[in-house]
Amino acid sequence: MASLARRKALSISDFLYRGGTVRFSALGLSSRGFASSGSEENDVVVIGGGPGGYVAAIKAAQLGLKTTCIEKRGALGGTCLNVGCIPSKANPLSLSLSLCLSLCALLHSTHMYHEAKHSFPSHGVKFTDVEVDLPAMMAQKDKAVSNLTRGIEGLFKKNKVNYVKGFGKFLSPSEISVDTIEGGTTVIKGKNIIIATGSDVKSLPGVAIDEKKIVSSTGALALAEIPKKLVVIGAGYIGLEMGSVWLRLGSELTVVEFGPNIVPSMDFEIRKQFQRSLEKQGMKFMLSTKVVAVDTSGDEMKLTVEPASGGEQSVLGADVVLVSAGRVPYTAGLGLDEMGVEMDKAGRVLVNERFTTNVPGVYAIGDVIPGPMLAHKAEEDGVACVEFIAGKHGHVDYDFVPGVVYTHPEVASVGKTEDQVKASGVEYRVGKFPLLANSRAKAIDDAEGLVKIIAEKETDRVLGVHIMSPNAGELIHEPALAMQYGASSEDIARTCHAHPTMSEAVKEAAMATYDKPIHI
Ligand SMILES: Cc1cc2nc3c(=O)[nH]c(=O)nc-3n(C[C@H](O)[C@H](O)[C@H](O)COP(=O)(O)OP(=O)(O)OC[C@H]3O[C@@H](n4cnc5c(N)ncnc54)[C@H](O)[C@@H]3O)c2cc1C
Ligand SMILES: NC(=O)c1ccc[n+]([C@@H]2O[C@H](COP(=O)([O-])OP(=O)(O)OC[C@H]3O[C@@H](n4cnc5c(N)ncnc54)[C@H](O)[C@@H]3O)[C@@H](O)[C@H]2O)c1
Repeated sequence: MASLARRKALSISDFLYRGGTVRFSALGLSSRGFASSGSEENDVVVIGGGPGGYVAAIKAAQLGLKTTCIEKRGALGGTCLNVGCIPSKANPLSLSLSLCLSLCALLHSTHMYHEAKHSFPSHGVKFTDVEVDLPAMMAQKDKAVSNLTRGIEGLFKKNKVNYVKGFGKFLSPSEISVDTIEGGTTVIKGKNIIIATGSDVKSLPGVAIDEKKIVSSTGALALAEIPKKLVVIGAGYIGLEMGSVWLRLGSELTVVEFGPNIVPSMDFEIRKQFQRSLEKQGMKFMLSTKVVAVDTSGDEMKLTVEPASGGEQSVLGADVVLVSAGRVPYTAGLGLDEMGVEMDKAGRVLVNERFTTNVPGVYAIGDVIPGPMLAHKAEEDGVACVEFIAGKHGHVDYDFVPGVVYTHPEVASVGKTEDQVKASGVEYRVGKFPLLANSRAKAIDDAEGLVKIIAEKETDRVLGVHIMSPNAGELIHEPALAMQYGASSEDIARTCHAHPTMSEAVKEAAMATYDKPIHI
């Protein structure tokens, strides 16, 4: 029955991917079969070589499917990893720098500088001078990224994934025309086509990005000078991470946020402490505020801002403006309208629980579909999608996708916020443990933050974990695994944790959830 249903175009409104609580584990048999090896037709063609696309391609090949991946940049890794290794004026996208990874590298380098300047003396390590060498910092970032990303092409070779460099466009549900980077056009045939074309920066009216003075994250990762005054539009992941980088290097930073809070998806209690910590570091926030115009005519740009609900305007000066007000799915030039592929108002490709669009044989994964725009989520989508195609079990659980803001301290979370649990009507208990009471955090004098655990009152099943601490992005995986296995807070609390570690704060917060902590 399932394969019969997939042979005709499905009404996506009946069979829509639901974004929230989904557990993809149905047994799936591809209705399209596989090409025998040596056939010119591919079993799987992936359009886009980002974390979603390249992982899907490798997994498909590992499952014995003849696979081709098409990528237009000339480098694999997508938004997350891509290094512009074929610089060319004709193809500005090839100049784009790695985003996730570049940002990660710069966050680390600038954190080291900040530590050297502000924390080393209190640990008894003294310098006569510490200075920033921005070109060297950028070179280190590019080297780190290029070392990591070159490996993906190697993995393609190892797994026998055919790699086509060029821009793909649907001719039919099983044929993709590719304008290759070398020039010329080729047609790639596939029984199953996966759209993994990712996302692009969301532009704002009246704020034209030129990647020099008004930049997206791509431009902000490659500024030639440290801006004296930086204005960031949007207090989300990119705004706060990128803002931290330039703040640490000496920029005066103002973050203009349309909503009443920074990082709207964050638990309110953690967010309050997080904002206080960022303000202490020197970040200035203008919440419930919108930018209505930017005047770029003078040496210093003038931004006109006003309350989000309208009202008195004021003017902010800036040398550089970073636009980080979200990202939008990228499907330009793919030919999806002509194919009748259903998308929502935001331009996201709609898929069902098996990542199939309403056009049989056409799938979509990653940033281009609804769900969190995260690299690890795109990878999970990619693996599950090709497992379904190969007739196996695919599994992704969007309820347990961790999210991490890589500032200092980091903020990481998995599962529901307290507000979400409250809104669901479930009775719950909360356990908290401050880093100030954690011996490791105290020993290294880096004890800002807390662990907060929310568990169902009746069963003690953990519903959400929120951590603000150094390395919260690493600590979060213990709760993520626990939640994936349906653990209770007592399960976590009764697990022996090594001493002295910050993970002990997770154990103590779990003790505080079902009983009492020891160290406060
Ligand atoms: C500055 C920044 C930092 C980030 N940091 C993190 C982080 O720390 N952790 C995290 O989890 N996520 C992070 N993200 C989000 C993460 O980058 C995305 O969620 C992830 O890259 C999505 O993967 P994807 O494969 O769906 O799309 P993408 O990575 O966008 O890849 C899509 C690829 O498809 C190609 N393409 C598009 N159209 C075509 C076509 N027609 N033909 C051929 N190729 C095409 C594009 O060139 C691109 O390479 C960050 C994003 C940004 C912007
Ligand atoms: N560490 C990570 O995992 C990481 C890092 C960077 C990016 N990302 C991903 O990339 C995506 C895009 O990042 P982002 O920071 O651009 O988006 P975001 O959705 O995280 O934050 C955008 C912010 O901009 C605000 N905003 C929207 N319109 C505005 C306007 N007109 N004026 C002022 N503020 C406005 C929103 O209220 C929100 O707070 C994120 O959703 C995230 O999934 C992840």
